[in-house]
Amino acid sequence: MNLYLKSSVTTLNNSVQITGSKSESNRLLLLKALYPNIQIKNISNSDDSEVMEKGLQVKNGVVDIHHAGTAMRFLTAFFAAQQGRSVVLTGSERMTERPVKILVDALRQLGAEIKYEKEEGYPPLKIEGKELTENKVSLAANVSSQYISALLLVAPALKNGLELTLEGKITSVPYIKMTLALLEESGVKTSFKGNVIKVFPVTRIEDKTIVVESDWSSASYFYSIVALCEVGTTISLSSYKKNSLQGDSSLVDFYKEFGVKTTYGDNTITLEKISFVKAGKKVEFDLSNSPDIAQTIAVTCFGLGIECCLTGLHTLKIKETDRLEALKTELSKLGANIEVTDKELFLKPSTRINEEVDIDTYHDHRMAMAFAPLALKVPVIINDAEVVSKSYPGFWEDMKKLQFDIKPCN
Ligand SMILES: O=C(O)C1=C[C@@H](OP(=O)(O)O)[C@@H](O)[C@H](O)C1
Ligand SMILES: C=C(OP(=O)(O)O)C(=O)O
Repeated sequence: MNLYLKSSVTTLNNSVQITGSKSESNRLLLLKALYPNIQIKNISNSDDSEVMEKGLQVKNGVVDIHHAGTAMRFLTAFFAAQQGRSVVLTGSERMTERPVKILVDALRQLGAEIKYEKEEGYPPLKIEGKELTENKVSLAANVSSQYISALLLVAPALKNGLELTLEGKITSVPYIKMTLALLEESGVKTSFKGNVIKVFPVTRIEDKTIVVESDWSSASYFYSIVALCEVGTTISLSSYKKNSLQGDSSLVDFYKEFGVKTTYGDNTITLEKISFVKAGKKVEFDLSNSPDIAQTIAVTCFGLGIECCLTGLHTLKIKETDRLEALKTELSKLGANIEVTDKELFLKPSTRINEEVDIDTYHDHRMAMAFAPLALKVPVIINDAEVVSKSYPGFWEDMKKLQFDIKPCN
C-alpha cells in the first residue's frame, strides 16, 4: 500500500495516545515467561511485541519473528536456557542478514547448544535448550546492546546468575540500563560497575504489576511535526513520565534546538512550538545513545532547511535496513545535499523540497514514519506504508487525526 500525503495546516492543537514502548514490552514479556506472576499494563500493540509474545509460547518447532531484532536476540538467549525445548529461530530475509555471532558465541561459552542453519553468524538458528550453569562471559559491547540485554534478561533464571564483562565502547547504553531497571523493578538484584554487570539468581518473585511507559521513539514523529509547524502549535502525548527508562526521551533536549518546548503534566507531555528556527542554524548531535531517532532528526533538519551533523550512527547499518544509505537515497530524491559515512550523516541546508517524490521504505517502519511529517511542507508519497505496524500500527490513523490528508495511490 502506497500513500499520498499532504497537509495544508500550519498550526495544530491536538492530543495523541501512543501505545506502550516496544522495548520495555519485549523485555517484560520475556520476564513474564520466566516469572508468570508479573503482570504488564499498557503493553505495546506493535507487530514486534506480538511476535515476541507468540514466540515465547512455542515449545518445539519453528519460531518466525519476522523483522523483530529484539525478539530475535532475546529469544535466542531464552530458548538456549530452556531445557527440553528445541526450536529453529528464524525471521524475514533481512533478519538473516542481521548478525548474531557475538550473542551466540557468548551463549556457547555459557554452555548453550546453538547451530547456524545457513550462514555462520546469522539466523536462522537451531537451538537445543539446556540448563546453563556457567556464569561468566565476556563479549563485545560496541555492535548492539541487544546481545547484552538478551543475556541479562535470562540471567536471573540461570542457576548461578551471570557476570558479564563488556569489551570495547558500550553502545546504546540506555537500553542496557532499561533492562537492568526492569529486572530490579521485578525484584531481581543487579549491579553495573565499570564494564562488569552482575545479575543474581532468583527462583520466585513477588506478584508485581508493571506499567509500560508509552513509546518515546514513536513520540519522535510528533516532535518532528511540531518542529515543522508554526509557533503556537501544541500536541499532547500520553502516557509519559519524567523519569523515563527510554533513552529516546532525550528528544526533549534535542528538539529544544528546533524551537520545541516539552511540558510534563499528569501522565502527559505537551510539545509546543515556541520559537522559529533561524536560517543558518546548524546542529551537531551524538546519537549513540538514541539510534532510533536518527531518521526523524535528519528529516526534521531537512524540512527546516538547516544543516546537521549526526554522529554515533554505527549501529544503523545493521537495523531493519541500512538506514544511513536509505536516508541518503531518499533525502537526495527530495533534493537534499547529504553525505554519509558508516557512522555519520552530514546534511547541508536546503531552500527547496521536491514535490510528490516516492519515498521507498525498505521494510523499515521508521523510514515511513520519519518522512511522513514532510507532508506539512510538500505532498509526499510513502511506499509500502503498512511497514509502520512493526512498532506503531495506529500511526496513519493518528496522522489523519492531525488533519493530514492521506489517500492510497499506485
Ligand atoms: O534493546 C532494545 O530494545 C533496542 C536496542 C537498540 O538496538 P542496538 O543496541 O542494536 O542499537 C535499538 O536500536 C532497538 O530499536 C531496540
Ligand atoms: C532497530 C529497531 O528494532 P529491532 O532492532 O528490534 O528490529 C527499531 O525499532 O528501530
